[in-house]
Amino acid sequence: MLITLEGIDGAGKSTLYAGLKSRLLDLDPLFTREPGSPYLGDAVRRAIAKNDDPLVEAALFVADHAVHLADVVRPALSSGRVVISDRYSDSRFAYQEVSLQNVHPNPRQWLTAVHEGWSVRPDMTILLVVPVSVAMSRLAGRPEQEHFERQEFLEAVQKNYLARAAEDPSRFLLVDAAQSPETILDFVEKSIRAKLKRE
Ligand SMILES: Nc1ncnc2c1ncn2[C@@H]1O[C@H](COP(=O)(O)OP(=O)(O)O)[C@@H](O)[C@H]1O
Ligand SMILES: Cc1cn([C@H]2C[C@H](O)[C@@H](COP(=O)(O)OP(=O)(O)O)O2)c(=O)[nH]c1=O
Repeated sequence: MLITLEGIDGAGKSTLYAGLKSRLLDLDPLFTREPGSPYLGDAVRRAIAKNDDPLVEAALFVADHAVHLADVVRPALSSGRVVISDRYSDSRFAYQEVSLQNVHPNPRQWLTAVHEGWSVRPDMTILLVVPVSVAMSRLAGRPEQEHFERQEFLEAVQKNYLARAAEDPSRFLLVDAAQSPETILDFVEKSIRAKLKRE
């Protein structure tokens, strides 16, 4: 079972991830994340920090995903473990569809083509949804782009996430991420346990 956590920056993914680590001990899940694969993760982080060319960035995110799948996700799934990943392919479809807009004629087609045929589809994707203004106020202090540029970008990213969720409602669990961390954690824990019971 592959479970992924998605949402815009500041939605609360890292907070939920840490909470699930302490709540799901009995299931012994493998906790992992993207970007951050063995040996490539650092290159991706450097590219993000440097605000690299969007195509370079996108290609690195895909390469990071390939290493992550081969070295971390597939081995764990093969041995029967539950895998919980903080970000996964939906991050590409949400973020790169926006960042590639001015450098590629059809970002969605490119993204679909580079993932098709080899990637593993998540069984369950938890999408934390929060107004961009709330997410941005939570991020105050993190070094970021110009405020309005970032707000516009995150609005577009969230729109892409919601469109993907609408296309695949049986995979996505939408969570109102403006609630308290404890309420979110209770709800998500319950939903994961229910999903595991059903499968
Ligand atoms: N449900 C919540 N309500 C209020 N603040 C939150 C909530 N979840 C996270 N935060 C705070 O918002 C900031 C960003 O959260 P984080 O989990 O790092 O988000 P993400 O990993 O999605 O970027 C952190 O300071 C965190 O403590
Ligand atoms: C995995 C992934 C992340 N990203 C972006 C989202 C974040 O802005 C940035 C770093 O991700 P991350 O470290 O998860 O940041 P955060 O905890 O703030 O959400 O990389 C993409 O644009 N595409 C991707 O495929």
